[in-house]
Amino acid sequence: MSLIEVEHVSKAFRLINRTPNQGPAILSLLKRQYEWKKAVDDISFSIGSGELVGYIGANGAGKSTTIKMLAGILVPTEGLIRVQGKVPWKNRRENARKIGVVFGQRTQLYWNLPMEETFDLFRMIYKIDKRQYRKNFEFYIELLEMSSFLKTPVRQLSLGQRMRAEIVVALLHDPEIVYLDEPTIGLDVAVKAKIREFIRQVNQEKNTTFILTTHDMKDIDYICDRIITIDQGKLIFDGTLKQFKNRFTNGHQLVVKVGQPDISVSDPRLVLLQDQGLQKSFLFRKEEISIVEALALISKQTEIIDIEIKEPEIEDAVKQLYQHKSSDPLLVEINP
Ligand SMILES: Nc1ncnc2c1ncn2[C@@H]1O[C@H](COP(=O)(O)OP(=O)(O)OP(=O)(O)O)[C@@H](O)[C@H]1O
Repeated sequence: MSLIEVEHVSKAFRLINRTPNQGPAILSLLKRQYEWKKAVDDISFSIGSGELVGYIGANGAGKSTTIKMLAGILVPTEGLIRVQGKVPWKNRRENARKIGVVFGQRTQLYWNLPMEETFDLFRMIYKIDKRQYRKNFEFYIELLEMSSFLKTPVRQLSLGQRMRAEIVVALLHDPEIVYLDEPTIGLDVAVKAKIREFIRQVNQEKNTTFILTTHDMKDIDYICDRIITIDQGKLIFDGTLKQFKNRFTNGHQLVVKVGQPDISVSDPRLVLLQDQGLQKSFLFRKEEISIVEALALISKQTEIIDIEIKEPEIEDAVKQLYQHKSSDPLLVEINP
């Protein structure tokens, strides 16, 4: 059995249909008309223990709504969600013990308390064993380099310091699943890197499952092994990071420094992208031509002095993916 099972889940919100000039306000109250907005539309996936999943999509695609349903905060309109075999919204308390949640735009911290005391408060709320708490506390504080601001009231912390505290609070009780909604939003490059490294390390050390939504594709690139993509409420991709890049980019780049500038490689599997005289960049797909074969083709014409292989960029892949319509058959079958 998978840790998380999502079967044909939809979520619709009821919206008041406000049409202007409906007459007196009191009448519009009586004649209120509603319409339904499907935020999540018939999605299915399952996630196993210890997976690092990026849940991505454009603004308004349905990511937060999905996370809130997984966390038991929202009830699906249709379909079934099971987290460790239990329905999250029916077992909210029990579910809360197994999960950790970080919403980058909202805080779980107490504004006037020093961070250390906030952590202690969470220890009591979650009834965390003192030894387990101490061990986790020390591990997290060291990894996230937080010891210098433990006694500072939360309201005086910088955004980067506060976000690190939010993550620690969500992890103190050793949850098996952690939902991170935009955990690096607004942070500088150094703090982002620290948080990404931290997530990977906690995953390795404790086999914690992380489900991450983000608009920062570097988060996905560094942290996630698997990507699930949602567009207008529908699932449009589910596969590994590698599959994602292979499918939605033009491939790898081979940059070669050559002995003489006038060469012409006429193999269609090797596309000249940039010609700077003695340095040339080619695009190629690994499934079509191997690096060895590509280099052999070039070396027939000139001496090769240096080579560099560049991985496909995830940003390019996301751009391509978002250009597709949700009706396109993009879904990649995977065996989690
Ligand atoms: N409580 C609500 N009532 C009505 N509509 C809602 C509610 N919550 C979300 N929606 C709508 O559902 C759709 C999906 O919203 P959701 O917040 O899940 O998107 P998202 O992918 O997380 O977007 P973002 O990247 O901007 O955070 C949007 O059209 C949003 O306006």
